[in-house]
Amino acid sequence: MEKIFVDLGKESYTIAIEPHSWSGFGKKIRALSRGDKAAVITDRTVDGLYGADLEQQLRAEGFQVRRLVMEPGEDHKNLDTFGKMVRACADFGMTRSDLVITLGGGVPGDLGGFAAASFLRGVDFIQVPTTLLAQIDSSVGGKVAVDLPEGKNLVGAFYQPKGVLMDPVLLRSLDRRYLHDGLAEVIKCAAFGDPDLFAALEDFSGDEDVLAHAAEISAACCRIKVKVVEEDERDVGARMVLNFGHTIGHAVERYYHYEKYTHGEGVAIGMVRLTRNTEKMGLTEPGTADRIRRLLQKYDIPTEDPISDEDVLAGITMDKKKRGNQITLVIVPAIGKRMLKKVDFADLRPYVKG
Ligand SMILES: NC(=O)c1ccc[n+]([C@@H]2O[C@H](COP(=O)([O-])OP(=O)(O)OC[C@H]3O[C@@H](n4cnc5c(N)ncnc54)[C@H](O)[C@@H]3O)[C@@H](O)[C@H]2O)c1
Ligand SMILES: O=C(O)C(=O)C[C@@H](O)[C@H](O)[C@H](O)COP(=O)(O)O
Ligand SMILES: [Zn+2]
Repeated sequence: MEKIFVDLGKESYTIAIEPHSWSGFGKKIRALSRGDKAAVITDRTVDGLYGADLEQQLRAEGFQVRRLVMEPGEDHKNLDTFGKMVRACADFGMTRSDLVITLGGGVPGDLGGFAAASFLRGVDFIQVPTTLLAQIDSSVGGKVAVDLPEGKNLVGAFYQPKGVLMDPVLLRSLDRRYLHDGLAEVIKCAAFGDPDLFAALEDFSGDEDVLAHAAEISAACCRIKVKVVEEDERDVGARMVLNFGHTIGHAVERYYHYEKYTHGEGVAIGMVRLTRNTEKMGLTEPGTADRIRRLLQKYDIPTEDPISDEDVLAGITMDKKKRGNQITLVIVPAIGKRMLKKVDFADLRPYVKG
């Protein structure tokens, strides 16, 4: 078992990564909560696969359980679903000593975490991530949110879970598209923070290799993420590096109403478009954009979209790295390196052009 401690003072917690640990999750959750009631926030697909089993495990530990099930997909990570979830928590009669468990990918994780942060002004929650993306990124670090038509994750909070429980074996039921979606964020992490992981992904023969090494991949990405979150929990500096590819990526996701691309696909398009431009500007070593593009394409992840420069710029106006009329861009000068650069919004076009 791999245990990674997230050192955030009173908000500290442990990420436990262990293949075949699923059947022990009920006991692990009981060790983290003395609550009477557990609300499991999940989506319909994940509920069908794992919901009843988790409920049984939790009941065996003495919890009263209610499964609160949303429709799957980014286009449901919104205020409407959030409203339904917090009302369902009220209907369940939860008190401040009770528990929310988010079971699923980043969508129920972000939305359920925000429900936990808001209901009664905060009840404990535990992340049980079941996608690669959620195991390597979204379940860690306490960013919880929902989307608005105006932009991604525009309503949310920083609210840390009490623990994160991962069983990489659960990834075996994922559709290929979502395995690849998570790989886009793995490639993001490797691009700015782990050249050895980047090279390993280049050497893998394909999906089977990724699944066979899922525990190591999650541990590598979580370690990188934990380090920056510990340094800058509130995203005012160092943490912004985790947003590589997201400035353009979020604009692309929003432009297509969160329906055309998964989050990882948007990030992939964003990483390649930005890095091609920073190469032309002499900020990135020649060949870097192509190396990122080739690795993404190896896993069938889209790297191009015809969205116009104007539409990208319009989508970036609500980016959370914007302060006044300046925005911080995350640039990869070479694989394994990172740079934050403040740019006037008026000078942004050459960085985002297609
Ligand atoms: N909070 C953060 O730090 C952070 C970081 C990265 C991404 N995110 C957010 O995460 C979201 C994307 O997460 P995602 O890619 O996990 O999407 P998701 O939650 O929509 O999951 C993708 C699909 O996989 C299905 N699924 C989940 N687990 C499964 C399993 N084990 N077997 C079979 N099917 C399964 C789901 O039903 C869904 O259809 C975005 O909203 C993004 O903004 C947040
Ligand atoms: O945890 C972070 O910080 C990240 O930026 C991780 C990203 O992969 C993730 O998509 C995050 O939700 C983006 O945050 P936002 O502040 O740009 O909405
Ligand atoms: Zn992301």
